[in-house]
Amino acid sequence: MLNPSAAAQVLVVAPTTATLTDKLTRDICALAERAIGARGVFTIALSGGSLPKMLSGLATAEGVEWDKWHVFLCDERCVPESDPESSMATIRALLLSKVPIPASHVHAMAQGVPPEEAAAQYEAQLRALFGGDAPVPRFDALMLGCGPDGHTASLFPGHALLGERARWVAHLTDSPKPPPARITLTLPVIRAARVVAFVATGDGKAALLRRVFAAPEGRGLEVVEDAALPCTLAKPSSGQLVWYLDSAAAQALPMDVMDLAASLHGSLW
Ligand SMILES: O=C1O[C@H](COP(=O)(O)O)[C@@H](O)[C@H](O)[C@H]1O
Repeated sequence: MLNPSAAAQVLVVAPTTATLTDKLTRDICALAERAIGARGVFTIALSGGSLPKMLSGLATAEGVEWDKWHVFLCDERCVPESDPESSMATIRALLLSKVPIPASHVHAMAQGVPPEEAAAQYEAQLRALFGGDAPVPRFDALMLGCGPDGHTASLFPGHALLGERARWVAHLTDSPKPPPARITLTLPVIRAARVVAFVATGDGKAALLRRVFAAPEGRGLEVVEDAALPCTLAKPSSGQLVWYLDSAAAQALPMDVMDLAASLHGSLW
């Protein structure tokens, strides 16, 4: 019998985006409580796109020790926060402006400097918090999205940054999805996280998810790494991988995969 809290890979399928938001709220609160109990802080990095809206339930969650949270970005578009494309602006509007998190615990990427410099500055921020000698930072949780092309954070199919092994944070100026200039966490950082959680909703993600969960029958929820789909490369090496889907996004998944979905009740941690 599946024990989701112990499984390395977990699938959650909710009937609606509202029920998925509730589940995410419960799970993230439980994970934060566990991290704070163990290490005194909760380090989480968030993505942009459709994700921030799915996290809006956290704004009204009870008992959250916001002063122990440190919020980072998985990636950011190189635009000012006044631009609607800014991921941090969306995250602030939907969540951070509504909760008592200290301003110094919100780690935005620099604006108004060249992308290369913004990436170097963000890596320096991570080194200051996680320890400069660490081979790689270990986030408690990374909340990722995925585009229909399989990109995650700002790691795109076929892009040279998929091979980056030394830097924690990198920049690109040729993103196939606008805007072209972006900053992103690299795969070594993503793979080092304790929990990597993907959130995907809507019909537009169904075909991609069919490809992500393409392991031969009998191999359960295994996500087979496929260089053409960067989201499949974002697997934690010794942590947990969780895919949170609504039923529209999950509609093309094989039945044997759907049968392994975790319960929506309670929390994973
Ligand atoms: O451009 C981006 O896209 C991905 C996926 O966005 P979604 O709207 O399809 O969920 C997002 O995760 C990433 O942070 C963002 O920069």
